[in-house]
Parts: sequence; structure tokens; C-alpha cells
Amino acid sequence: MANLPSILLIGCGHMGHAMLKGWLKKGLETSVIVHRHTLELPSPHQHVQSTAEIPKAFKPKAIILAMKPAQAAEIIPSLAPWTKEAVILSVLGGRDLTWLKNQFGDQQPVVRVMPNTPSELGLGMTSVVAGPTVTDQQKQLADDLLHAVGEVAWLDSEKEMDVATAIAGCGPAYIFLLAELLQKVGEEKGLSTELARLLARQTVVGSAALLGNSSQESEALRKAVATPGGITERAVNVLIDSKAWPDSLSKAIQAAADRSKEMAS
Ligand SMILES: NC(=O)C1=CN([C@@H]2O[C@H](COP(=O)(O)OP(=O)(O)OC[C@H]3O[C@@H](n4cnc5c(N)ncnc54)[C@H](O)[C@@H]3O)[C@@H](O)[C@H]2O)C=CC1
Ligand SMILES: O=C(O)[C@@H]1CCC=N1
Repeated sequence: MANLPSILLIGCGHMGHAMLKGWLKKGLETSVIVHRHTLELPSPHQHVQSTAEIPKAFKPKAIILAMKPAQAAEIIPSLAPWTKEAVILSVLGGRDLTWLKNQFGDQQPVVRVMPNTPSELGLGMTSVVAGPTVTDQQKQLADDLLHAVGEVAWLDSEKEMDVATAIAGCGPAYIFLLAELLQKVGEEKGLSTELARLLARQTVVGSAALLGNSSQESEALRKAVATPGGITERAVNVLIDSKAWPDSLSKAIQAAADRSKEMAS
């Protein structure tokens, strides 16, 4: 793969750092990273603690906004010296293209991006929608950067972004919660913490890898475990009851999508 373009990354916390780790592995050309805390970076990448310290001569092809949404309005005006020749990739949860246009002005090319933390391993899932002034070349640049850290879905409409966020942006938290709960129930049922932790973690890890390496639907993989009249079927019958997982997951996704929509303004 050709080197990835030069980037200016604003915010290098959980999400920014996950993407940066993925990009560094894939040959990121040059970057300046704004992060308030210490950060070890290989040369020629540069770490600064505030936007005031970004070298004036630096010409990033893309500026990635990965700070908290509440910090964004305060930081964005200080980025003016670097925005002219760059496309903005906004990772900000909930902040929509209209909000971004109001911050940067009508003409600034802006792409709204919703990645997730498995990007760190190149196993991310990123949903993307481009603003009206983004050129085909800039779309390609965004696509190259995001494909370097996993799968990319270009949405047909920005309306899809709230649910896409609720499923994939937030999704790793649901999977980790499942691992947490499996461990907790194991402990409650008398297993040692060490054994319950191992059983829960390796089951989630192994199942995700199996799904990722299989051409079968998740339903088929599930049915391959649940022998008719056997043991798994008893548990699946409890979980699949319409009032159990189908209902709670639907409510959970709706709650997250509603919050994403709420954060647009
Ligand atoms: N954590 C996740 O799984 C995901 C997060 N996001 C989005 O990513 C963004 C960041 O979230 P997290 O990484 O979880 O937050 P975080 O709190 O871990 O990171 C925030 C970063 O912003 C930096 N920052 C704070 N004030 C700053 C300032 N004045 N100038 C420059 N940088 C400053 C901090 O140093 C830190 O690097 C949010 O907008 C969130 O909606 C999107 C998808 C997934
Ligand atoms: O929880 C949040 O607000 C961010 C957006 C998606 C994942 N984390």
C-alpha cells in the first residue's frame, strides 16, 4: 500500500489513539498530533500539546477531529491556518454536517466519520458521509485512510448515521459488556474469578474470530452450536424471547441513536 497522506490529528484519546496506532502500522507519511498528555511517537511524527504549537509550515492533507464533541467549538477556530488545503474528517459523535458547516463555513470540505476502537488492530468499522464540497480526490483520500484501519461503509444518506453510530460506533461496548456479564454470572454460579474470566473472554474472542473468518450468517453459526433438544437451546430460548434480547437491544440502539441525533445541535 502507498504511504498514507499527512494528517493533523486533534485529540488522541481512546478513539484518536486507536486510529493513530492503526495508521502508524500502515505507513502514515507525516503527522502532527495534538494531545494534552505525554505521547511516544516515532519520527517524523510530531506531538504538540495545543493547537498554538502546530508548526505553521505544516500542510496536512487531512485534519482529523477526535476531541470530545463539547470541546470542538472552542478548538475549531484555532485550526484556520491549516484548513485551506485540507479535508476535515470529523469523528465527533453526533455533530452533523450542518453543525460542521456552521463551524468551518460553506466551502470547507468536511467528511463525517464514525469509527470504532477495533480500528487499533485494523479491524475497525467506520461509517462515512461526505459534505457537498468534498472532491472525488478527497473522498478517495478519506477512503484510503479509513480502509487502512478496517472496513468502511459510505452511507447513502446522513440520516443513517445515528443508527450506524448506535450499532457500530458504540457496538464494541455492548460486546465488552457481554464479556463482563458472562464473567459475572460465572462467578455468581460458583466459578473462581480466574476461571470465569478466562471462559468469558476466550469465548467472545473465539466467536468473533470465527464469525470474521466464516462466510456463514451469524444465525447459522448460532444454530451450529445449539443442538436441537440439547443444552444451548435452553439458554437461547430464554435470550431470543421477544421480551428479552430482541426488545432490550432494540431499545438500547434506539436510545443511543436518539442521543446521537440530540447531540447534532
Ligand atoms: N471512544 C470511542 O469508542 C469513540 C469515540 N468517538 C468520538 O471520538 C471523540 C473522542 O472520544 P474519546 O477518544 O473517547 O475521548 P477522550 O477523552 O479519550 O479523548 C479526547 C482527546 O481530546 C484531547 N483534547 C482535549 N482538549 C483539547 C484541546 N483543547 N486541544 C486539543 N486536544 C484536546 C485530549 O487530550 C484527548 O486526546 C468524541 O468526539 C467521540 O464522540 C467516535 C467513535 C467511537
Ligand atoms: O459514546 C460516545 O458518545 C462515542 C460515540 C460512539 C462511541 N463513543
